Amino acid sequence: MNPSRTLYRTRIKFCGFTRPGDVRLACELGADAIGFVFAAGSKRRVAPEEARAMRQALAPLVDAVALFADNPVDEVREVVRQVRPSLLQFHGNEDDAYCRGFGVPYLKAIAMGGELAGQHPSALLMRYPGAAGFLFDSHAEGGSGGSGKTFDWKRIPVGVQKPFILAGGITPDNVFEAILATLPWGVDVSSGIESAPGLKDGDRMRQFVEEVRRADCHVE
Ligand SMILES: O=C(O)c1ccccc1N[C@@H]1O[C@H](COP(=O)(O)O)[C@@H](O)[C@H]1O
Repeated sequence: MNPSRTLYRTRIKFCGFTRPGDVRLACELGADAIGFVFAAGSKRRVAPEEARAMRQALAPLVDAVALFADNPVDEVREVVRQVRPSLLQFHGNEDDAYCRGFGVPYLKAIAMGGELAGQHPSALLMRYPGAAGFLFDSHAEGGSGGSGKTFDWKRIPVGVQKPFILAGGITPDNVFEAILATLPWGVDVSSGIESAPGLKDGDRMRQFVEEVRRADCHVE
């Protein structure tokens, strides 16, 4: 994707919410999407019922994203039924058929921390033809996301013909530089806007949004 950057607005996804009040504030501050984590082992994992309650705190025109990592099919179905996310995000070894099987557009997270075998742009498209976009995250293949660590942004494949989201260790302090360096469709952050896992910090969310807006004014 190589969009014109004139009047460009980098989309912002805040992920890993556990409290409805944080969701409300994130929407007021200008988040485009709010993520709920259902990946086993995550400190931010919530039950479908909790996510459903938080979804009701979403402002109009803000997307709900449900995040999984090799979850059983029935768990994903239950989340789709209860939470009605507008987008799914898969961080495990799921294939395209699995990801498409829920009838909801999906993002496929790509591990950028290890070997980059098969991550040539055309190979990505062939592996995930049904993906609405890709999310480049810092973990190694088989590792977990939400680490708060960055990866070498130069490793992002050039010429991916779908929107991509930059993730992994993005914070209010580096998001300006990250956007200028990679020109992503959007940025996704979990740890960088928290005071503790799952607890979002209002000041950090505000600073993050301000820095994204500053970067968008800078990009030509
Ligand atoms: O947030 C989590 O706990 C999580 C667990 C398992 C897979 C992904 C997870 N989060 C996603 O990881 C990236 C980067 O997060 P961070 O900003 O480095 O903390 C982001 O896409 C989160 O949505």
